[in-house]
Amino acid sequence: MATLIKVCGMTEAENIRNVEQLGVDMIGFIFYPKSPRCLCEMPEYLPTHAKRVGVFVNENKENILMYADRFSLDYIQLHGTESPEYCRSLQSHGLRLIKVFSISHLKDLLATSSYNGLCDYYLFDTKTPCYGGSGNQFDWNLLYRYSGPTPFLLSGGINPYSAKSIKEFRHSRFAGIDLNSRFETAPGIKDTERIETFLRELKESSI
Ligand SMILES: O=C(O)c1ccccc1N[C@@H]1O[C@H](COP(=O)(O)O)[C@@H](O)[C@H]1O
Repeated sequence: MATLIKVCGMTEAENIRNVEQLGVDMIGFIFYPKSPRCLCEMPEYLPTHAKRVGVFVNENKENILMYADRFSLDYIQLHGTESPEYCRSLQSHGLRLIKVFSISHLKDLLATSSYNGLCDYYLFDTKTPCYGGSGNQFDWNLLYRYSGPTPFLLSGGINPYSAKSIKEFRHSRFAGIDLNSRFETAPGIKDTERIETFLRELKESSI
């Protein structure tokens, strides 16, 4: 059973504090100007227990380094078409990476092999023209064909009714899940109660 819980796309201090108190492992901040969850200004509270993840889409290195420093980011999530060379270059600056792969067909998994050794985690998300935050799921059965060494987070449209299917999903590299748009009251604002209930169900339903 996966253990890591990442809640992504948070923007407000009190909301961040409340979600962190649920014991989640990672909290994500989206630094992609076209996202409705883009973090425009530094919240008055940033997580101190949960790891801080910065989400970028084809952002230049200088900006990523600037945000990594300013927000003391623990991980950089690359949600665009960033190359292995680009990942290597970020890694050489001491950044820990989560590379996203948008999945709609089996062949989308092939690209992962070029990133082995460069990332702490992969994240598998649903293919969408907006890069992420679609609220749609992809066919998780495709991931049974993933045989790489890098652990992965499962993402894309995970919702309050997903607990049973997450519990049933088994893979040796399955490290955790990413909750985003399906747990919101408004873009960038998470429904803490809904997340709490979901996490309880996830625990109850696990072996
Ligand atoms: O949420 C967004 O607006 C977003 C925009 C651009 C790149 C990534 C984004 N979010 C990431 O999308 C996935 C899936 O989200 P959802 O559950 O389908 O809403 C998640 O990993 C977020 O980190």
